[in-house]
Amino acid sequence: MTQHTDQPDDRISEPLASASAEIDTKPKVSVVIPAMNEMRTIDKIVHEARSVHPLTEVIVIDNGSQDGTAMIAAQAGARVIRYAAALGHDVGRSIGAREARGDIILFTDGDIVIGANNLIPFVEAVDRGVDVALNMYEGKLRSSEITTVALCKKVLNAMLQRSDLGGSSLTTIPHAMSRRALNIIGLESLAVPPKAQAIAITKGLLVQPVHFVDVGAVNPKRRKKPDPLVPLITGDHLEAIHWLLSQEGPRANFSDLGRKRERVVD
Ligand SMILES: O=c1ccn([C@@H]2O[C@H](COP(=O)(O)OP(=O)(O)O)[C@@H](O)[C@H]2O)c(=O)[nH]1
Ligand SMILES: O=C(O)[C@@H](COP(=O)(O)O)O[C@H]1O[C@H](CO)[C@@H](O)[C@H](O)[C@H]1O
Repeated sequence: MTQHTDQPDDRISEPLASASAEIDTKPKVSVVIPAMNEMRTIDKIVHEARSVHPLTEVIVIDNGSQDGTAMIAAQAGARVIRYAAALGHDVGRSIGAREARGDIILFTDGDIVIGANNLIPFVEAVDRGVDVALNMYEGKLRSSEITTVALCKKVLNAMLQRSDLGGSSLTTIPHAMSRRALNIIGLESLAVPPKAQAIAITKGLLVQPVHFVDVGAVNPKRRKKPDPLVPLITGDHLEAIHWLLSQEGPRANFSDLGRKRERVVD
């Protein structure tokens, strides 16, 4: 069922017949799925998402699709929010989180079918007190195939004094967070996942990798070279560092071991 609100005109408000009446009782879990032209996978993804908990709502943010994704998602039982134009990567996460009514918000993509058995550990972790439950997937860190994206994730965690997180990141799905974490991180920052991670850690939330899902192996998009997501994700990490320095100062609590800079004379 499409949410009706007075949104900018590119939001489509005609109703879509949903296979499941919106659950009246407040959901425990909200699953947020941004989707653009994902007709081949969205029904299976919605089906798995609905199975993570008895009180679950699934929110698909359909944007810029030309392939019937919205109709298929609605028929699979999702609440569908539709935008005529593409929103760009991760903006759908913010919009879905804004509409979410659950105590626990689980995020996944519309192109990778992940079984409920591999989604439930993220929900269970938040239910037992983790604020931000991350995927243990770190990307390619072996020296023979190391990627810029994997390095960015690892370095940001080190700058946040959380090297224990390795390359685990809010960039990577699936992940889940508590309502408290969502409120502290803020909706807008969810659209820049590494910045959301910097905020969560700096504000003292309990951020933990909880389960391994090898999304790198199953991600269907073999993107053209150069991969357009590399500059996007690299820039996201620079935004995260910019935020960190704005909060913690130019060295973000890393000592310069008492350099006597004042001794430098022209
Ligand atoms: O403008 C966009 C671009 C992507 N997506 C969705 O965001 C998710 C991740 O996109 P993609 O698979 O391209 O990124 P990857 O997972 O390969 O990094 C997918 O569900 C896309 O359908 C979207 O909703 N709007
Ligand atoms: O997990 C990741 O690091 C990236 C890229 O994954 P792969 O290069 O396909 O292993 O995929 C994520 O990043 C995108 C940009 O932030 C998000 O839009 C995707 O939801 C997420 O899968």
